[in-house]
Amino acid sequence: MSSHPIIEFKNVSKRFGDTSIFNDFNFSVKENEIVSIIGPSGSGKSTLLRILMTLEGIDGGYINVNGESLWHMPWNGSYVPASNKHLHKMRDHLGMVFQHFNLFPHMTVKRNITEAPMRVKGLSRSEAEKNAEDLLELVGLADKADSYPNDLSGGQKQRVGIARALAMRPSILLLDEITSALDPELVDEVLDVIRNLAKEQRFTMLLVTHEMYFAREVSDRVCFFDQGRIVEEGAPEDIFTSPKEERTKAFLNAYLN
Ligand SMILES: Nc1ncnc2c1ncn2[C@@H]1O[C@H](COP(=O)(O)OP(=O)(O)OP(=O)(O)O)[C@@H](O)[C@H]1O
Repeated sequence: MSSHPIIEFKNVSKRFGDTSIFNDFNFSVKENEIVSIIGPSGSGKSTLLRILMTLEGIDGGYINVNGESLWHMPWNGSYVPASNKHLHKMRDHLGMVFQHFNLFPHMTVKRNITEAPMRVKGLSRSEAEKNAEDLLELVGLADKADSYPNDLSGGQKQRVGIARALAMRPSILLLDEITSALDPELVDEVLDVIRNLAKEQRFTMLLVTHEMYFAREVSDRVCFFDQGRIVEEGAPEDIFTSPKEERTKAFLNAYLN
């Protein structure tokens, strides 16, 4: 693993109205590192990922992705992407898998996967389709290419969501509670896909999860979040076996018992 940070938050602040979510927040992720973020509801975990995807702006500080600034502050003092071109370029580094899949219901599985690479990356239909077939094979859904999302189980939909994110060939994969909308018996088939990707360590992965055993198994580092701060972080074996902070202990006890 290189020591070069691929994601860097420096003194970032983020508010929703009068509510401060991040205040002077610092955080970085190294290239090919797999980092899990765990913590109570409302602590800012999803907001962190949404800021990285440029789905949310920030109110102060800097964020660098792959050595380039994600947001620019023009003369009027509000943070915006420098241009649509810049926004697309920065999003190229990032793939996100959402809790509620966000698939297009009127498109086949294959089309869900080929649409963005063709539109955004300019891939030819045949290239995009070949790529989609390989990815469907990877997530174990080669036989579902022509199905529609509504004909799939939740676990299958989420595996399509993963294939769709990978189709853009991101260097960073963001996973936002990707199993929390699934029935318990469907969780493992989705986690297995991520386990396999993690084994290869081909991507930087930042995952928000409530699956503690999974976080422990796949992560290089676990960050425990509370109220927009990293309260404790470290190797999973340290955080899970001997957390130092009371808040981490209480949270893990509630989840693991
Ligand atoms: N668009 C928004 N407008 C106003 N407040 C928001 C918005 N998005 C999030 N918040 C608030 O910001 C805080 C952090 O939300 P966030 O979704 O990041 O938390 P979380 O840690 O991911 O929680 P959960 O585990 O429940 O998903 C919450 O108090 C939430 O209500």
